Formats: sequence, structure tokens, C-alpha cells
Amino acid sequence: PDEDSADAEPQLGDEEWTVPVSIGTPPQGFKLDLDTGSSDLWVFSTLLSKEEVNGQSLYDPNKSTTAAKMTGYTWDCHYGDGSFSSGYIYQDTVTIGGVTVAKQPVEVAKTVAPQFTQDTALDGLVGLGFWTINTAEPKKQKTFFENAAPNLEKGLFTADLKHEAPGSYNFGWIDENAHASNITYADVDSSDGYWMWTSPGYAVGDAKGINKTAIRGITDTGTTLLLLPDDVVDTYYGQVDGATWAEEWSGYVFDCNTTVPDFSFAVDNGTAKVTVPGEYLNYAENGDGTCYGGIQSDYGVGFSIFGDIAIKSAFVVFDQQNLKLGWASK
Ligand SMILES: O=C(NNC1=NCCC1)c1ccc(Br)cc1
Repeated sequence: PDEDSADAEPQLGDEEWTVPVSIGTPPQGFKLDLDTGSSDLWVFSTLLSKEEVNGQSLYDPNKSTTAAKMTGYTWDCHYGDGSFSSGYIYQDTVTIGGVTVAKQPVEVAKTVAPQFTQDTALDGLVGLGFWTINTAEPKKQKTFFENAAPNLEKGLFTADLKHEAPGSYNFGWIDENAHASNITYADVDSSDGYWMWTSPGYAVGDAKGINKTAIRGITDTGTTLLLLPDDVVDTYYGQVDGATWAEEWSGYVFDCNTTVPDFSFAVDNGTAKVTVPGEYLNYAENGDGTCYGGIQSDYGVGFSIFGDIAIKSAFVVFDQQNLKLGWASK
């Protein structure tokens, strides 16, 4: 049933993907960033001061006949990149990709960080993590997907992000035409509220065998890059001519003309693997002839982050019902 499908538009050079979301009656339309690394659904709103708005669409609960204020409730998000947002909460009808949830907690922004004000491509976020890291007070609220799942064929959603091209998220079903190889599943540890799993190893370039070293990390559509343990990062850049860690860029850079090798990470016992094309691993030009690598250190986070650069290299199944994460080539 392809009605449960949302087109994901790439924004800002594959820094984020937004999907069309309807909120309220009559429906108010927004472009929201589906984020598996957080669990709040929030939207720019008429409560914001004008200085914090820069063309984004504003949700106005007073114009929705189905909006109901959750009196006494607040929310307050702080993201891994230092951005933040906070405000009050209404329940209203939310539709994404043909899936409708009535009485979905909609967190209306009263304050947003400059990063969000400047990001004219999005009007808010849809957290697709686990409710345990939702920030609503006095009681945590369920995500859009957790509320929708009981009415879906399967308690899963899939992400099919593409390099510099529209991708798609599906809710409740797996599009067998969207992936080439078999889907290999890894166990998910949701105890931190994230889609946390462990890859058994990795390979650089066209190396046949894998370096058997466990890489424990989260699969986060809200993080752009692929953040990995220092020993893996050093091994990778050891095979990139002239790559060096640049203080001024706080990361590994190399000459923009450098050929950058692929990076593969294993799934399950290592039989299956996902290959990130070298092209994706030359992430951005610094403007001085050097380019910033798509693989960087996860130092300080406490675990790795399989961000968009990894996710757009595969067809990914987020199976909440069975606590599994599926990876397939496409
Ligand atoms: O915030 C996180 N992901 N989502 C988003 N980032 C920026 C806007 C949305 C995030 C989550 C966990 C870890 Br560890 C690091 C980062």
C-alpha cells in the first residue's frame, strides 16, 4: 500500500531531509525533519518572537478546530549539535505519508536556536526515537510513530534516503522494490532511547576481509556525518593520501582532488555489509582547496553515530515491534 509513504526532500546539500506534514483542521502544512536521534515532534509556531522566524511556516493552534492545549505541559530539546528549542504542547491531528494520528502531542515552539532560525528549509522536527527521551513535562509523550504503530500492518518504518535526490520514508510496510539485497537485521538496544546497535566490523576501500572490531552506535537521520571510534577513523584516513587532522576545521581534511576510498561496515555476523561510496565521504569544500571528510571521530559522544552519510548508502528498516534494525543495499 503505497499511501503510507512520505517523500523526503534533501536540503542543504544532503544535510537533512524534510517531509511534508499536515497538522490540524483545516490542515496546516509544514516541512519537518524526520529525526531518529530524538523523540519530540515540534513545529515553529505563532508563539515565536518575530526575530526568531525567518520565513518558516508557523503552526497556529487557534486556527485548528481539533487543537487542544495540554495545560501545564512544556517541552525543552537540546540537540547533539548544540541547537535547542522549547515551548508548550497541544494535541492535534497529524498526517505524514498518508498515516494520520489524532490527538498527537504537537510541541509548539516558543523559543528556537539560531541554527533553526537560519535553517529556512525546515519548520520543525518529527522525532522517531523512543518515547523515553521525549522531553515533555510533567509526563513524557509518545512519538508520532509509537502512536501510529498499532494501526499499521507492521510496527516498523523504513528510510530510503538518497544522495542529492529525494528519498522516502514508509510507515508500516517494506517496499520490496526499494532494496536490492536481502535485509540483514541487527538487534537494537533501546535502553538509551536511541536506535542503538553494534556493527561487528568494517573494511576500507575494496578490502575483502573486515577488521573485526565492534562499532556500537546509533542510527540517527538527524546527524549528517558518520562519526566513528578514533582507531577506525585513523585506519580509514591512513588510506587517504595527504589526509590530516586540521585544528582549524576540527576534523580530518584532505586535498579536494584526492580520490577517497569507500568505507564498509558489517551487519550481523559480518556476512552482510553496507558500503558507503567514497564520493559520499568527501563531504564538503572548506574553501581553501581542502575538503572535509564525511567520516569523523565520535570522541566525547560515548558511542558512534551512523548518520545520513551511512543511511543514504542503504535501505534501512527501523523495526520497533521486534527491536531490530535492518540494512540492505539498494
Ligand atoms: O541531536 C541529535 N540528532 N538529531 C538532531 N541533530 C540536530 C537536529 C536534530 C543527536 C542525538 C544523539 C547524539 Br549522541 C548526537 C546527536
